[in-house]
Amino acid sequence: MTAESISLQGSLFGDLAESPTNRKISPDSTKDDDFSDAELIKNAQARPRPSKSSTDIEPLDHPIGDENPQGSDLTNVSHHSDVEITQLTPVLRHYVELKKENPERILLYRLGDFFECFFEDAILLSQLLELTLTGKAAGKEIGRIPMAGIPHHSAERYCSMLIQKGLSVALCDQLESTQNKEGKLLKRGVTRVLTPGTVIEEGMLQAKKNNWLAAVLIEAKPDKNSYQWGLAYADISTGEFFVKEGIDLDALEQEIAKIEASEVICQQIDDRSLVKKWCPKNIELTQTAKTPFTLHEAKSSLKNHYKLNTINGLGFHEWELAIRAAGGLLAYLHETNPINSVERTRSDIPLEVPQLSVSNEALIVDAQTRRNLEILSTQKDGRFQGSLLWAIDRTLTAMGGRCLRRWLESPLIDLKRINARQEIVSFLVKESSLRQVLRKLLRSMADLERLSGRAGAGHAGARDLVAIADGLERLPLLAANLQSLPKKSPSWLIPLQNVDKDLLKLANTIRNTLINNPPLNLSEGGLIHDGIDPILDGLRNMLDDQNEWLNSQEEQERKASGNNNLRLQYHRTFGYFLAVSKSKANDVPSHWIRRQTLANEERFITPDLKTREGKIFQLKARSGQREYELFSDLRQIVGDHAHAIRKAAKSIAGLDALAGLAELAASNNYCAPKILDSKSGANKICIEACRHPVVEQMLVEREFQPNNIEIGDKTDLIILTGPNASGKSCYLRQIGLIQLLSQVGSWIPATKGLISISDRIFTRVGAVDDLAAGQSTFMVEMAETAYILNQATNNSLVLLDEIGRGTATFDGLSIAWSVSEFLAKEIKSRTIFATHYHELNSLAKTFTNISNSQVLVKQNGNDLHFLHKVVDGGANRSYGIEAARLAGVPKKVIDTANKVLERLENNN
Ligand SMILES: Nc1ncnc2c1ncn2[C@@H]1O[C@H](COP(=O)(O)OP(=O)(O)OP(=O)(O)O)[C@@H](O)[C@H]1O
Repeated sequence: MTAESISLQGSLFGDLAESPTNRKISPDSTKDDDFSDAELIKNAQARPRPSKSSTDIEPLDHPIGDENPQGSDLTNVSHHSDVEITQLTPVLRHYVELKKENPERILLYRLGDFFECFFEDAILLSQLLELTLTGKAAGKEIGRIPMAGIPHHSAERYCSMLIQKGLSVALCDQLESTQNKEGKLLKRGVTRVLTPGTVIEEGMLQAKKNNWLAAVLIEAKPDKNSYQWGLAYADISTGEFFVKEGIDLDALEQEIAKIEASEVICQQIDDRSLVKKWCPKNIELTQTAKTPFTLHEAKSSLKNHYKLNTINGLGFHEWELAIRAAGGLLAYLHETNPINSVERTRSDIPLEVPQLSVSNEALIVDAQTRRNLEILSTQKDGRFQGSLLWAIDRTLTAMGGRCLRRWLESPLIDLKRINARQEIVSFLVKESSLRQVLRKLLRSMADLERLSGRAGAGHAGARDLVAIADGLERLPLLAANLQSLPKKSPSWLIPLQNVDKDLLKLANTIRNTLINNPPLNLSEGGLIHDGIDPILDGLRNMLDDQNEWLNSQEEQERKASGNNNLRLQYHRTFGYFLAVSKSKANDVPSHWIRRQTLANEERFITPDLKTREGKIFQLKARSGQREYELFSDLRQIVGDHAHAIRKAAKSIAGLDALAGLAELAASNNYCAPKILDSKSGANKICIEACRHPVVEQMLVEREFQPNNIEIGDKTDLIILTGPNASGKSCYLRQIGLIQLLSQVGSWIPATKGLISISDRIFTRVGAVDDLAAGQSTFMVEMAETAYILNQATNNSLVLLDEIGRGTATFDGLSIAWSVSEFLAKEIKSRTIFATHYHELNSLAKTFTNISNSQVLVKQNGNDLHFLHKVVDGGANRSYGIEAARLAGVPKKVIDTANKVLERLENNN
């Protein structure tokens, strides 16, 4: 690898910051005849290394800091388009040219040790990151324009803050080394575009969450009245890649919301109202060129990326919209280039072959239901703590955490697959010592999925490779412990049961090449074992010789000068020198040359010292570079194994998720539900003593009251009444969560369960108005109700928490009544309807498949005791006024309310 090619790798989080060429040595120095490869190999016999050499003498001072001028004298020009480009200095002219190509992105431009921004980007950057706004002379006619910058070594941290704020960043880096370039303009170019969906760097990703980039293609159907869509989504950090097609824009919105895409791209769409129909509100949409989304371009992108002659073998060659979306995604990746090297092409982005995802393979949980059931975050403030995932996640690896999240996003509907998962959970609950052994092996297992991707993209450091080796070395132990698993284990476990020997060889290669605890910095050497490379060994031996000479030199000069206090030291700017106290400064030997005068000390060099110093610098630079080359080769080898590592990682993730569910089941008293296939006509939920998996963990002062449910055999709809705050909503939600957990393959918080597979779970809980979309509370409620009535089937679970409360009592009651009738008579889904309309209890008299349940309270004088116990029969009071009193409503208001209630009841 040439010095130049290393320097090209210096894109933001690449290695140039670390790369050996950063040192100020002349390129010719590496070709010094003394250090010819033949000479070095001759000198390569392994020797024991001194633990610390004199060349490692700590620097005394730090280099001079940044000299950014503070500017209060800025011109009024604050936007790049406001200047006449020909009047700008050459650097700024280049900056503005690049900015015109990247108008939507913050352009960070490498100048020396800083990434700088100018004009409007500087102002924005200084505001967002609380940086000082300075100025830069932009040309005689223009004056000083705004400038703000970040040190290049902290760029990852700052960029991660910008990405989190939803911004994209274009990085313009130096494309050549500064050596021999004094006075000349350095070649610079955009080496990387960081966008929320294409980041791969560790600090910018959430460990237990996939980072999806989605590409959408919408096309009008031939009748021009409706649309069809193709969706491709990929997590660049883990290599997962899926494609999908559909016809309903709502379904597309649900898909994007479900995966919580970090970024969505689509080809330029002029009709804004069309975008609103499918793009979830909180998602940043990037519109790109149309060409990459054409069938021809997309096919060629896929062929190029996977190095294929035809895409027919991919398994979705007849899905044109999916192909076009995948092509758009690949083209965008090429543009943003998350790869840390010019030697690699976009084919090196380690993306797996796209999997066609079929929507009827999973339980459908729409966005509204995910929110209402608080599956991934709480409804009120969107926090993770308090969500179902928070309550049940006992995984020990980031891969396992992501896997469990995906399972919750898409629970299964296939009995065999559910049972295959559940059997392993049951086995691991029973075999608790095996479970502990497995979990011990999983604990501290590195994120092989992402690390191998980073290796493939040229971003992994030495510690990452050691972590990969460590993880791979555990595979045989995991395999040995998995031999007793039930025979019908899911196929994805196979790579873990039969370990790929190549991966073990790879672990060996990493171990043999890298030292156990390598430094973070890739430039300072100390990464590679002795005995791996004769050239490196030769360089190290020569360096040792120089060190020995340095060590002897201090002693020798002490003797020569008769000064026992002199010290041989090192300064980053001045190099090696001899330091003597001021009083002895005039008695030094004549061959010493004065170099620097400090308050108490004089510093000298000698011609010999200077010659040796040159050699040491050359040797250090050459050996650092050699280590870097060896490391890069090793990283490439690991990257080439990314696919195989990820196969093993997938198994580890699944095993971790199942072992975590087993741990949860064992520690929280769960039971294994018997799952019934709805295809066989079974349509019931019978659970004994079920609990809410989250609420039971959050209650501190009292125990959670378990309750039973029986629905599906004779009853299709339960009207659930009871006082305010008695536990109706909680009961409703726990049934939904238990249904979902069952279909994930988990055990459930109950003592016994018989549960049919559902095709969908619907919920309507509370309502908030959507003023932005121009919808009132009542309209939102009705739209949600209409959606359920139009979509639910007799295999669905429908959970309704109040309907019709937002309008006049009789209107509301009538709607609630007719909705219940429709669900029980027409749809026959399993429905629980919690309501304060006690009148609905009468429905049970007319419809044999409707029954009543109530949540009990005990009243003691004025005191209400919440029993949270669900029993048969309907309640006839809501105790709303008591609930208001308990909530702190003033006594005067409560007294009046009681009087009004009495009057109303008498009138009735
Ligand atoms: N089975 C239970 N065991 C223990 N505590 C419970 C139980 N069910 C509910 N709770 C507690 O009671 C509180 C109120 O429950 P919930 O919100 O379900 O009442 P509700 O009947 O829906 O009230 P409202 O009709 O006013 O909406 C919950 O926050 C929870 O802390």
